[in-house]
Amino acid sequence: MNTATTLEANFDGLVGPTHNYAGLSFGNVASQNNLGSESSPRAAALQGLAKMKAMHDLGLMQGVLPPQQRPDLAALRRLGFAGSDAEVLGEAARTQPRLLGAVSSASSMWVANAATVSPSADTRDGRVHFTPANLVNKFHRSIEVPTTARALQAIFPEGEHFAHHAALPAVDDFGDEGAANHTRLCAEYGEPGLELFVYGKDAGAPEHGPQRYPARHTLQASQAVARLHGLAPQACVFLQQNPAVIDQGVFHNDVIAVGNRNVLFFHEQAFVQDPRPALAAAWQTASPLHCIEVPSAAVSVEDAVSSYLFNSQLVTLPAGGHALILPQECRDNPAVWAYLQGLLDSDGPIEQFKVFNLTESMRNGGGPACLRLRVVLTPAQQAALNSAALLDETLYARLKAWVERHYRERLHVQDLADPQLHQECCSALDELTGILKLGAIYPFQQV
Ligand SMILES: N=C(N)NCCC[C@H](NC(=O)CCC(=O)O)C(=O)O
Repeated sequence: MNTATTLEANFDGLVGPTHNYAGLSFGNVASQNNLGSESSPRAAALQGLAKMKAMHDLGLMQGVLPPQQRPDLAALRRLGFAGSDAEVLGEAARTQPRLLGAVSSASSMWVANAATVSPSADTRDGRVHFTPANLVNKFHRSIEVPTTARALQAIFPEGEHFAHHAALPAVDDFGDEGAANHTRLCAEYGEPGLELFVYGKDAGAPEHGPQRYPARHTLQASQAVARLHGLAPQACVFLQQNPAVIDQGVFHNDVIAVGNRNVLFFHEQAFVQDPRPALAAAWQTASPLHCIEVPSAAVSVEDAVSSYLFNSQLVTLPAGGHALILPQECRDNPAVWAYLQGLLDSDGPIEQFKVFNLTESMRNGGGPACLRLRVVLTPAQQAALNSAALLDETLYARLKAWVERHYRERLHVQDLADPQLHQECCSALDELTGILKLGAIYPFQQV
């Protein structure tokens, strides 16, 4: 890996030991459809690690973000459950099983929702800025914020190189789903770029938002993050996502569009208006900006939602050229696969793709792009981060063995009440903070 230049690292969320299908996300059709299915926490974590390893083997910088302490007993106690851990779990299982599911979710694996990240080339103070997403639209996601903030600070220490903001106010007007609704476009990673913020509704005009499913991210949240990060207004573009596609299950922009450097790959119906004029106005460099629009005639919105074509990662390989990192559901969809063959045959910037089995995550509405948080890093910033969180052959082997030692092969939602599962999770995470040198980031470690 060439660490002498500014590059874009992917930090993937490690799937946690309680990964399960609790049907928690109204508006996310995969989540709704797989309620109550059996999950395999071990398979899910190993699938995610395999993708991380493959990206490392492609010569790309790859990091790891830790899972969270689940079930979150403190959240249950804040809601009035009392007694021992076993009593709290037992009462919640008996009286509020859906709530137990919500405090037991491994949803922190989808770290595209962990924060919004602005590279130092774009920010007024020349540091990398992080704002953890408040994820207020879904209770089970909203409880991730404190641990996410601590994990990000343990990997990217606040100071000369990295700046960490508090999450936005936890109210619907400032609903913030993080990098899933943010795309940074540039000629080269180390050069100033434009930052595209995509919102589901203007909190001041909800009637122009989606009517069936919720808009989880607001214009007001995007504008606040742009201000906090010290971005030049002329380098920011704010576009509304097409409410009609949100109402068909496109609950984040990264389910219908993905960008990398000077390429934006998006579905014809992704935005309320054609994004090209606004992007062209903010594109400050001589090199071309490639907008690859996929017509509904080739790939329907339904196909986009079932295959997660646009939730692929779009990366620049060390040898140059763009590659799509696809979920295997794209290969299983004839219309999508035919489109992709045509894309390869065209002489466009996307030159190859790689297919991965991420079925455990996909069955909860999380594809390759959901599982990663992109962080552009200069050589100095690469040297300043906690390198124990960077994946190499050694860390991959250690994490694989750690998963095989601590994770269950099968899990049902009724297993969530098992106090033994909570103990397994805590001992696994205690060991993990040693492996990744994170310090005591979990509540159970702070007693
Ligand atoms: N598209 C991006 N960037 N992230 C995908 C997040 C999926 C996640 N699913 C869930 O949280 C389902 C959990 C459950 O139902 O068990 C969500 O809806 O927030």
